[in-house]
Amino acid sequence: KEKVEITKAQRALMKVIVDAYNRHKIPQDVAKKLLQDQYSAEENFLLLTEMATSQVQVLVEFTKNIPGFLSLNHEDQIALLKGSAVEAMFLRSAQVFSQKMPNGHTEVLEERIRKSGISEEFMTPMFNFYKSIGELHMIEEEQALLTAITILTPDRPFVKDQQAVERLQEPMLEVLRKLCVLQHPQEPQYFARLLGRLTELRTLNHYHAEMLTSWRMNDHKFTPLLCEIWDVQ
Ligand SMILES: O=C1N(Cc2ccc(-c3nnn[nH]3)cc2)c2ccc(Br)cc2C12CCN(S(=O)(=O)c1cccs1)CC2
Repeated sequence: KEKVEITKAQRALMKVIVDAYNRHKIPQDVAKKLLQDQYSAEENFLLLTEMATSQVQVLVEFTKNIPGFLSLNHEDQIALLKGSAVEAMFLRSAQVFSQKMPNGHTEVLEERIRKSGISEEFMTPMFNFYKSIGELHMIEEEQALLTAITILTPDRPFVKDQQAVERLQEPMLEVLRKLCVLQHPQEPQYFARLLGRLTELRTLNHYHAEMLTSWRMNDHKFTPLLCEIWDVQ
């Protein structure tokens, strides 16, 4: 039986990541607005856009606190942020949505999202992902590390120094692996299940890109920050 122990240095790394993850939250008034009275599809979409804009701001702040990130080549920093923005947003949304929302709110939010002009073909994979995250009952350390690991994916488009990104991602993967063994001793496959979610996340990128095109066709407006990070002209 492997004796798994998290070293002091690994505990310190985990603390930095978790503090950054918890420090940056989107303003609850924005999320609460979604739960208030009935909105039209246009108003719903505007709310989700406002929320997504906050999420991107939170993501950038969180990323800046990942040890070593700001020492990467600047173009690579941008490439990692743009390459992971949708995945990190959906991962965080699923984590927050499945945790923070008291019962009944999930249905209300589900209704809002359904009514915001997001096509059914995107809703299904989105909610499947949300449910698969909820079933994992991740502790905040696992959530924060998994988000950092998503951002530090070396093979994003246009990343020049992939080795430098791997050197940052590998220690995170090792801490997460140990954490999973310690937190879920009866479930040796738990770490593999977490990484499997990252594969599922990548498929959401594809759906999201399709959605952007259809939203553009229906003349949906996005904020400058979302246009920048999602490569919308
Ligand atoms: O908005 C979402 N929500 C609700 C949501 C998100 C975050 C918080 C929250 N609270 N505190 N911190 N975070 C609460 C509710 C949610 C929940 C689960 C999954 Br899976 C995904 C989502 C999206 C993500 C963005 N898209 S989007 O398609 O990119 C789009 C952008 C513009 C218009 S539509 C819609 C679905």
